[in-house]
Amino acid sequence: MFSLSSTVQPQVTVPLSHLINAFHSPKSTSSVSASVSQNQHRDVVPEHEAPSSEPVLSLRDLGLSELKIGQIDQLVDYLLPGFCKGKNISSHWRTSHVSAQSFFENKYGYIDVFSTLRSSCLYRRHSRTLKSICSDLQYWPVFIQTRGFKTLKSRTRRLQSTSERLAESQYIAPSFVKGFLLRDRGSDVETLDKLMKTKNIPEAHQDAFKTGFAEGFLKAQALTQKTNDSLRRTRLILFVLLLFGIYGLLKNPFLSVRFRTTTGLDSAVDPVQMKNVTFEHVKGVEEAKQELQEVVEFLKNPQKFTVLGGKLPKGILLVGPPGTGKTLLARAVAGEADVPFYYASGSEFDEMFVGVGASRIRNLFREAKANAPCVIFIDELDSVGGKRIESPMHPYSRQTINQLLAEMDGFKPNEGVIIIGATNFPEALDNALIRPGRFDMQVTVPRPDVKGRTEILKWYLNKIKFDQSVDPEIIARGTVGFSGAELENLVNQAALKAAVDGKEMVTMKELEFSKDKILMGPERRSVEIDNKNKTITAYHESGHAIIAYYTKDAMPINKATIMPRGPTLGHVSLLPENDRWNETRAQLLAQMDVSMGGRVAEELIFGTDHITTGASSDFDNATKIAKRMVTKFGMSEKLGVMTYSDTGKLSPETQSAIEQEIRILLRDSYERAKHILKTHAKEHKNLAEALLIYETLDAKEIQIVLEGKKLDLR
Ligand SMILES: Nc1ncnc2c1ncn2[C@@H]1O[C@H](COP(=O)(O)OP(=O)(O)OP(=O)(O)O)[C@@H](O)[C@H]1O
Ligand SMILES: [Zn+2]
Repeated sequence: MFSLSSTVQPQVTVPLSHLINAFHSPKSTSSVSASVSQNQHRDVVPEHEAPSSEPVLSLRDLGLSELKIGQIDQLVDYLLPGFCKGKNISSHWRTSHVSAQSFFENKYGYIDVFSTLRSSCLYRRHSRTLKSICSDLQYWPVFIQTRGFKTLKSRTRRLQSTSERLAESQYIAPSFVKGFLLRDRGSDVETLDKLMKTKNIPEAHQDAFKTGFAEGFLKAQALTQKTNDSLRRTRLILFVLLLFGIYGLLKNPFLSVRFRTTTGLDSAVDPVQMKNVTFEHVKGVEEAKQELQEVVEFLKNPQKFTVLGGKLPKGILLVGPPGTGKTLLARAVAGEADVPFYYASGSEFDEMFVGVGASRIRNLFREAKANAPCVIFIDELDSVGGKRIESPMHPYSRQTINQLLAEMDGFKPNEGVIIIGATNFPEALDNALIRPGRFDMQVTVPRPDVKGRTEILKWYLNKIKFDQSVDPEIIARGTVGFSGAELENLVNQAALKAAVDGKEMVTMKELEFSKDKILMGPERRSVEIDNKNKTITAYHESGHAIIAYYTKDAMPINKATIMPRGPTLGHVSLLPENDRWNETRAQLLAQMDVSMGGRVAEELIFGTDHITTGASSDFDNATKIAKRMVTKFGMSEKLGVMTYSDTGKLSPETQSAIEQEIRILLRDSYERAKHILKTHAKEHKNLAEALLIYETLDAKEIQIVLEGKKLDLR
């Protein structure tokens, strides 16, 4: 059933009776369409109606111009009784959700009244009149109701007409908008027109289609535009963030690895130019510097060696405790020879992916050979060249070291590439690595002696402001066993302490403070200790000091304190007057006695029921010394000089014999300590009381107290 949309009033109205008469009297219908068409603002002739030459009936003549919305339905009901009923089509359209009789009805949601009318018997009798009315009626703007979904084509049609209308609209659209709207939409419009033709859409509906198409198209365009803009913005932001991320990774010392990863697992190695490091920067290891001097000569002038036919070692192994300057020495070799320095840490080679280590070694050697003469430095060599473990659990663990061995064999000795490896554990290295032709030159880099320490301290003191009263020698004597890195740290800590105290320069006080901090741990001033515990600690630490003071072969006392530092409540630090390369039996026994001093003091002063747990670390220390004397140093009469490396695999008899010997050594030590403290009970008491007053006493002050003199008030 067709009806006008409630928002649209027909242009002409006519009483119903006129219309009925008109249907029953075959008069000309020319003026009907003419008047109706005048009101349509468009001269479109319905495609399916060829312009007829016959006169047409005007609705006005028929007096139908007053027709209201509902009246048309009644009219059709009247004229075509049963037409609508059988179709159970209500006076208003419903969105049909069931498939209709015809494709047209299925697609547009309403029956094609005009074709129905045309097929009705009435049409045959009044075909001309009805034809013109139908075609006139078609001019009325009728909204096409759809089935709740829009077919793309219908949307396209609507859009097309809207865009034209917008373009031709009364309001002054900017030319670019017009141009945009009228731009050649190519197939869109063609499709749209073709669709309307094929679908036989009435002329009057074409506007609606085109309007809808244009609206939808513009909306879709606007939406697409918006989406594209936001997509573009998102991509730009992500790209900028990625750039920042990459820049940060390359710049961040912790994240920027020595290996610049190029593609996949392959990675290139950047040479680290070390022009500013020379042997001048390495102090206290003269022997090592001497041995490496010839390597520098070779790198400076390889020909000199090849002419003579001499062969330089391919690999040099620097062996020494941590922080003694191995890396610094390798850098100094490259700096002295002014050649590229390739740094790689053994632990960086292997990662979770199998084969990365081997490929990195290949890259490293490839780059180095291309830039010969140069130095390749592999730090922590033991972590890549450790003993190869044959285990089904780690079938690939040997890939990296095998690659390293292959690369080292892969170039001639005088090719100008020197590989320097550094390790703290030479015994952990695979033997294949240290055989001749590989790392066959070994340079020991020991902890500096008192002279080396003095040099290192002077080197780092010159980098800060220090008081002339500072004597590096004294500090050096008080820092036996310190490595270069620890000495550097000591000077640095002293400078920080002076800065915190607002001083202009570093004095001996700050240097001593930072030495104690390194030796005994940081002071824990915040710890509140009650007097009873303080007294116990004072007598315990004095016990150690008295034994050290009155035992001939014991190390000299450096300092005694009852200030909690690190994990301990008190501490007595001893330092040899110079470096001990070897220790005698008497010295080892003296160390054990000093360790017993704390517990013995508690037992003598407070009684056996009041001894404390504070002596546990002392006993650990004493037991370790006794065990090494029995199992390593052959210092037991009963067991002789045999060494016992793995006591767990020994026979029970041997094990118990070892334990017996250790027990005897400890017992004798305890008795010796008890004897000394009983003998010097007075000095013991004086020293304990002085510690309760001054908290910390250095060697000089301890001596004054034990000699019975009064200490100056601080
Ligand atoms: N003999 C020395 N002379 C001057 N400075 C030293 C010396 N030894 C160590 N240092 C200082 O300590 C820092 C660390 O030293 P380096 O890294 O060379 O020690 P290392 O033996 O390689 O340690 P590790 O075995 O832990 O790698 C150096 O940068 C340097 O400042
Ligand atoms: Zn103790």
